[in-house]
Amino acid sequence: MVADNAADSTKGQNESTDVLISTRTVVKNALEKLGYPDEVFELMKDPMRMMTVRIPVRMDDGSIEIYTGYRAQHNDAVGPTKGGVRFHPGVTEKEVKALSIWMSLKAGIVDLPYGGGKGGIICDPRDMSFRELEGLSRGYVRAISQIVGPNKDIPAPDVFTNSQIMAWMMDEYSRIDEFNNPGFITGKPIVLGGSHGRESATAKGVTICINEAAKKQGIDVKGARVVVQGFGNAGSFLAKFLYDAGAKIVGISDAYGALHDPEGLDIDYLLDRRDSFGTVTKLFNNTISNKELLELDCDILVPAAVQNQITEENAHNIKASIVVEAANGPTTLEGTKILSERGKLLVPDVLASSGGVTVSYFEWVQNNQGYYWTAEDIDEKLHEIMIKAFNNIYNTSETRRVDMRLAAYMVGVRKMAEAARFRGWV
Ligand SMILES: NC(=O)C1=CN([C@@H]2O[C@H](COP(=O)(O)OP(=O)(O)OC[C@H]3O[C@@H](n4cnc5c(N)ncnc54)[C@H](O)[C@@H]3O)[C@@H](O)[C@H]2O)C=CC1
Ligand SMILES: O=C(O)CCC(=O)C(=O)O
Repeated sequence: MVADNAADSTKGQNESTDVLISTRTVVKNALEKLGYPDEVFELMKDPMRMMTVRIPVRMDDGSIEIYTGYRAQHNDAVGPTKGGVRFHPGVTEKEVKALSIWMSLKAGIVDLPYGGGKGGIICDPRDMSFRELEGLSRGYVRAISQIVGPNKDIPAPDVFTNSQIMAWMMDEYSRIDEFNNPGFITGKPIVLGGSHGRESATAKGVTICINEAAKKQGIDVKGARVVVQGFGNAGSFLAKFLYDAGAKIVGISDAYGALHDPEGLDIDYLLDRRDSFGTVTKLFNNTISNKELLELDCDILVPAAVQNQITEENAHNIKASIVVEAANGPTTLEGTKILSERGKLLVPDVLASSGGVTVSYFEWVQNNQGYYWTAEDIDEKLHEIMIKAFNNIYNTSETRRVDMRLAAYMVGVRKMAEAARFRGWV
């Protein structure tokens, strides 16, 4: 079911691929629906703190390369800010700001005691050696060390960062702090205080949302045809979970292209062959483009790569009846509007991908108490939180007659707005 005036979240949009402008548009619409005064929007439209850093790194050939990085802290009314760090050539200041707002919304949706933060460095880790990446990771932590910490702002992995990078960052911060400080960062290797289930948490949360959405649409996940864009942390675990549940994964992709088989791809084979950056299609000749992948005939489409993939250009051609956003910002507001008008059920990023930060929260709690939980404990708690969040947002969307993105933003901003009010900020 999709609300009949589902275009609500897109009201007032003007530049559809500018993620900061589109995020602000929906935040404004959500605050208006909830009846908050303008000053609440003025507070929330930008991060409360934004740091730009320049990071010198000695490269393997002896030269020095200067990298630019960012850390955005959106709002700490509820608690310390939290969110991943991405290493990607396309990182921009605006993107990091929008990503930090999305993290605040996710924390509100799954009811964590956090505000949103996000970081990014303009670089291409695929072209860097292990030693150069370590230098960059440590340099970034030295540059932002004054504004981060286990009770201030807690980083985590995102695009092209992983548990090894979290380990270097944790080690650097612990050296600066002069004691072992695992709660500074999440997504660490288990031996350094990482949590069971963090690596697969984002995909597990997405899987739970897919199961719930499929029930609403009367689709059986067993036998359903699924397309997943992106074969990294989020996309590859997700493809595996759905493959094991009996779904037919008819398409997957990475940054270089896509694979398609209407009879279903062998996901175990592809997982064996992908590299640590989620690249696998380079090994095949008969690839299709990412654009073609998104328009394949299927029941469920999961964008799990980068932003602005479903736009006004291709939303009319999407065949899937359910679109579940594992990536941050994969659908523009114009794309959202078209999908909603076509009766597609769109489960928005701030809900669907919130399993990652949820298990990061579990990791931080375990680090703070020095007592570690089993994989079963984590699974059970994540499941309970995600089901509750999905149904809360689905029901909000039905009762308030808005699309699921606007419903998610309404749920996500409320706690932050209330906390800011009690603190006397607005
Ligand atoms: N890792 C996490 O815990 C979380 C990740 N996300 C989001 O999920 C998405 C994917 O993140 P991860 O899987 O962690 O990253 P990753 O670095 O593990 O994998 C990224 C995948 O996307 C592909 N890719 C990169 N650029 C592309 C492009 N232009 N077109 C098509 N594919 C491209 C890569 O080849 C790779 O397969 C991002 O939007 C991220 O912000 C959201 C919540 C948590
Ligand atoms: O695990 C975390 O703290 C943050 C994950 C993240 O960056 C995201 O959900 O986009």
